Amino acid sequence: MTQKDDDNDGLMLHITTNPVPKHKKRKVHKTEEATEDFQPKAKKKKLLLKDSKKKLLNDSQKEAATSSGEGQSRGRISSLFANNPEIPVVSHKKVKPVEEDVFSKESFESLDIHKYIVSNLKQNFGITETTQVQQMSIPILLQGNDALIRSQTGSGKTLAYAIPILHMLQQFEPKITRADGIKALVVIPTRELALQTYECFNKLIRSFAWLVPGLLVGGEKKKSEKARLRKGINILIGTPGRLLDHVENTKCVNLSTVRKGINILIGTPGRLLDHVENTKCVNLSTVQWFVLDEADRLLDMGYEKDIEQGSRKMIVFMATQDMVDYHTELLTTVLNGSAEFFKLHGSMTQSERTSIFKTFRAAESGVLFCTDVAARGLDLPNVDWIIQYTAPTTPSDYVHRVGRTARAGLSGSALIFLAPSELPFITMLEQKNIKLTEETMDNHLNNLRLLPLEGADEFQRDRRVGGPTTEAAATALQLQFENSLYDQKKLHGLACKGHQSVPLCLHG
Ligand SMILES: Nc1ncnc2c1ncn2[C@@H]1O[C@H](COP(=O)(O)OP(=O)(O)OP(=O)(O)O)[C@@H](O)[C@H]1O
Repeated sequence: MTQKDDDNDGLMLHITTNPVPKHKKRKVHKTEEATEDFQPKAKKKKLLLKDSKKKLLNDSQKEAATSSGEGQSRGRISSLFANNPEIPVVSHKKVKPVEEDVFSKESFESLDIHKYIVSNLKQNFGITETTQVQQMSIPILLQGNDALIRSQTGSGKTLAYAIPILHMLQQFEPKITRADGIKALVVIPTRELALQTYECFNKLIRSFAWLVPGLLVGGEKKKSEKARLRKGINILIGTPGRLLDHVENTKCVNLSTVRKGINILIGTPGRLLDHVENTKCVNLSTVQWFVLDEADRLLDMGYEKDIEQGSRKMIVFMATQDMVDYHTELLTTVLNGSAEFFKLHGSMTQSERTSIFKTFRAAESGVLFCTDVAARGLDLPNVDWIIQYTAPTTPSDYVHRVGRTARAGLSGSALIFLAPSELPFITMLEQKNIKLTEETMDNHLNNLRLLPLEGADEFQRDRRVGGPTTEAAATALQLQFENSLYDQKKLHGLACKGHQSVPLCLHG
């Protein structure tokens, strides 16, 4: 379910964004009257909307008001449960999910790699056992073969190519110097992923201090990049746009030092091979160690510019930057103190993106709202939940988004909201052997009862367990959302843009 369309979509939380004049601002007030459902104590209480003196009605009353058009004429009622459409019955095919063992049960010592790399992996990465993809690919790459590597997300593909590259570079006699130029080139579609890969090389390279890694990504100062290039870099990691820019405009980037040799393609092949054959702008025969990470995406781009168990990290994917801006601001305002909220999207400045990426990665808990800019390759450890608030367009995008959790053998959960009109996506996923389990809204909304929501107890108490009922907690939160929107002009503006951006994004 998403919040795209009032008529068609199941709404978990319906947020009214119609502009309301300041004097008509809705606030919750207690009165002496009460209905049966809303009697927390002996004292009877009821909620009113100030302007219309409209009662916050129980479900059947809300429905009656809505269908008679009352709600329309006197302003909307914060009705979370009465306005939800019927949720269609979803039929599921019997699907056996693909289960791959991530780990190989073999140690890094079993591979023919330098013992310093093995000890570095243990000390700095805390890892001793190879994953399946590492166990299979590293020996092949060490023998000087080309490779097209494909494996599930989070299975350790970065080290699968970084280890053999470093092992081979440290073997050179005499030792490689900065003056030897670029020996390995790693091309990566996004800045965050490039930065992450650069950091991985930087950590792994500690035992071989004479080898120099470098990073070229759009958004950084070109002048300082040029200076670093002039000093000499042996392993260059970069995004395609900025790399091309330097190749064309910076004399010190001379890819002729990257000799014929090993080509490593990392990613989900898809149309990859066709691209490789038909793409003239990358000549794979000229390089010694050439890695295209997330190769399928890179090629689709046409080479253009471009969380520990017990922690609680969540990534929420949304369709548009405006949605991300709005939801981050709304939740930061209303749930201030309950959680930390972060956002990441393509319109943010490079320094903002880098800083958010690093902060969220290092954080013990938090919620990252993002567009698909974070869907591929980004290694954000210990993310427990992936929420797809708006559905992706392809099963492949679904896999990449969900792949941000349960990395390297850890566990994680993923939730996708589908509007009734999006249900065919379930069949598309089933055709790829991805099995979904339908969840009821109540399971998730129940958790709202744990939040210290002002006024929730007074809406309706659960006599069996104490505290507010789920519906009362959700209603209290909804009213906080609405009041914040009416109180804060900036937030209201963001809400309008956020909600308007979705239909534009889907149909524009
Ligand atoms: N042998 C290993 N044992 C334990 N953890 C590992 C091992 N190899 C890599 N990792 C860790 O697994 C995480 C995921 O690695 P990586 O980002 O390389 O996965 P990936 O396969 O490239 O994922 P994606 O397809 O999403 O890009 C990283 O935190 C990495 O340090």
